[in-house]
Amino acid sequence: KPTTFQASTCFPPPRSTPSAAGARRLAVAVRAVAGGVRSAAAMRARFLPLLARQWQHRASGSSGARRGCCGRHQCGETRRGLAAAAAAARWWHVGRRGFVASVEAGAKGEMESTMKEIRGGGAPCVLDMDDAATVGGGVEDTYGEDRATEEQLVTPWTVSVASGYNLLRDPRYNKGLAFTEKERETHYLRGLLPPAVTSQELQERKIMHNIRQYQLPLQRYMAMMDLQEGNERLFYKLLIDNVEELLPIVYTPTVGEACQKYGSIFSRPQGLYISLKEKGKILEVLKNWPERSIQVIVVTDGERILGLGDLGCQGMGIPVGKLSLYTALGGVRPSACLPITLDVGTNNEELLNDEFYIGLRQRRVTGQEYADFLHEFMAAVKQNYGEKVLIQFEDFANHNAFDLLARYGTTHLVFNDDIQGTASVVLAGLVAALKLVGGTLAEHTYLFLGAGEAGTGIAELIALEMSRQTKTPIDECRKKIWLVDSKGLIVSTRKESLQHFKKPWAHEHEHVGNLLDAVNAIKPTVLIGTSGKGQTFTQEVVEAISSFNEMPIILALSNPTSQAECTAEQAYTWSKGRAVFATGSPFDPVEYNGKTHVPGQANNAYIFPGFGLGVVMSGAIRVHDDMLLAASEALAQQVTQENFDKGLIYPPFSNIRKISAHIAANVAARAYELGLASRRPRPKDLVKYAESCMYSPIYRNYR
Ligand SMILES: O=C([O-])CC(=O)C(=O)O
Ligand SMILES: [Mg+2]
Repeated sequence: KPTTFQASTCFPPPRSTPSAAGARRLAVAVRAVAGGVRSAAAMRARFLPLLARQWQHRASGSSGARRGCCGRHQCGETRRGLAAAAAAARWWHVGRRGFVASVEAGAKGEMESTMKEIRGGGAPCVLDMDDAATVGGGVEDTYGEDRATEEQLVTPWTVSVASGYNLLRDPRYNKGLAFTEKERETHYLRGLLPPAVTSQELQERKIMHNIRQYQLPLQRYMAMMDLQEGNERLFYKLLIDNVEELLPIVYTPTVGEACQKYGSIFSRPQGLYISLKEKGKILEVLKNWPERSIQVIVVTDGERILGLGDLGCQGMGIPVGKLSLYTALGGVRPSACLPITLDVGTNNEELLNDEFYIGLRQRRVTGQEYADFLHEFMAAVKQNYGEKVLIQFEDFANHNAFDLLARYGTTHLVFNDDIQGTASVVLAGLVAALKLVGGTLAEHTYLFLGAGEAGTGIAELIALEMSRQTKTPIDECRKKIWLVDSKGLIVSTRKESLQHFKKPWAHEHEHVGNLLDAVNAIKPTVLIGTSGKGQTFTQEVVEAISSFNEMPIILALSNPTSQAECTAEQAYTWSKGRAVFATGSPFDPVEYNGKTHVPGQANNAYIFPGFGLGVVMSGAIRVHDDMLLAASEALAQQVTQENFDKGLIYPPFSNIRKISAHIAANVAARAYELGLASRRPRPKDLVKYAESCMYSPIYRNYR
């Protein structure tokens, strides 16, 4: 278990902060002594005296000598060194490597203020002793074998060159019929393959042909999963080259059906299943995963899978699908991605009684037991993979999602896709929509149906951007935004009984019991559905908003398709072709009065792959709201006049890699500005750098 302790109890309070030069020396000292430190006491014992000696040495060799410093008593400079050490300790919670790198680059001032902002000023400074991944000399002890004492258990991982039959069974290296004659010769493949040698392009054509033969989306999904498990590069090549056709298969909406039936279609595990059975041993479980250089984890506890509810352990399809998109759309290497499902039980009776269910047959644990399990997981991830692994929370229920984000936002690199990713993509769509509809963000009035993660997350980011644009306090901006939940409009008289994340939206208004009445009372210009319930934007609702808006903006965001608040056809027909419309799941274009309307897909898939790439390529150590705004800005800038002409407020997915590179660059740029980026030096051209970091699925030649 990693050691967590309060800085204030371990170090004297800082008397001064180090100068830039002092900070650089400090960084060197930190690096010299930090390797292998495992406890608070050990850190104190090693860190301070060494640092003090270094400063004393310096002092006696220069100005200290002139002042007659004997090297034993602490001269002024040494005292300042100690104060600097204490200051460093206060910052220690940002992570040793992050701190060292940033301080080295002279970014200490920026980092200090940013971290202050992130932790809300005076929050206690929690020091997490993260992975002691390096031993003396800076050589990475990847598997922890050198660090381990004789009593500790290590995993006997071996690395070998694949050839022959094993090579064909290894999805990372298998190329099927595309192995060349020479490769077949040198890698003992003769006779294991039929004689034909084909190109990757031909293989691609063949698989697309086969996939199109399947009538049911679920069959296509299974074919794609088989391909991913058999030939990884071909899978990604296919997905990248046919993104618009295949996205609805490996992702929303088909992935939703796949999760519902996961027990029946399950053939091979594609990620880590960490259940309550592994309590107390989560770190060991992480070590069973063969890859060590993990950059992105997508984790779910399966309690709110899309708008489909509690699917327990079968929610695994979501992290697997999201991470496929991290690679295909954002270019993060597949080996750096780790899908995880935390099985804490399920309250889905149907699954509990399903003989094919793959999870624990018990009801969900809650309260302290849940919190402890999650805490063990979060600590183990940091201990095993270090400070800079991005942990994406996905499809947790409202009652946990907000708390997890708040709890771990200051100690880990965490991102909630449903709260923050959705917010970022919707804000981008709105900014683009204003070009069609006119007005500024602050001149519009927003009404949400659904006040959970997506609803309140989007509302908050809109308010934040509005506040930046108008230089008005955010509380004032929130007043332009109204939310309806299952009990009606959220108003101040309901404040006492509201969950904490809804309270900021309880404005002064009389009670309104349903959406239609709320539309008529508030007269919104923008209507956003995030309730997870289908067919709630009824004809009356759409007609009402269309009666007082020339071009109402209507976003039906709930997923999958069955849960969309209304269909594209309904939106265009009921608004008489005037709605600026987008949905969370894909819908086909609609002909209305001789004009073709193309609904955009306001799905977080536009944001998280590029956002994640930006985070990992800059070595960011924390996610900051400004980075979400940066992602949103970059996406909105990618919408072209040609897109607008079709009524689109998002660019097509066919350009997604280029879009992701721009998002990544903007996110990274903001991370550097905020002093949260640890990768130094900062690349000059961040878009080019993002592109150069992207995984390419083209086959490699084997010697
Ligand atoms: O997965 C999707 O399509 C979007 C999303 O995060 C959700 O609906 O929970
Ligand atoms: Mg989600």
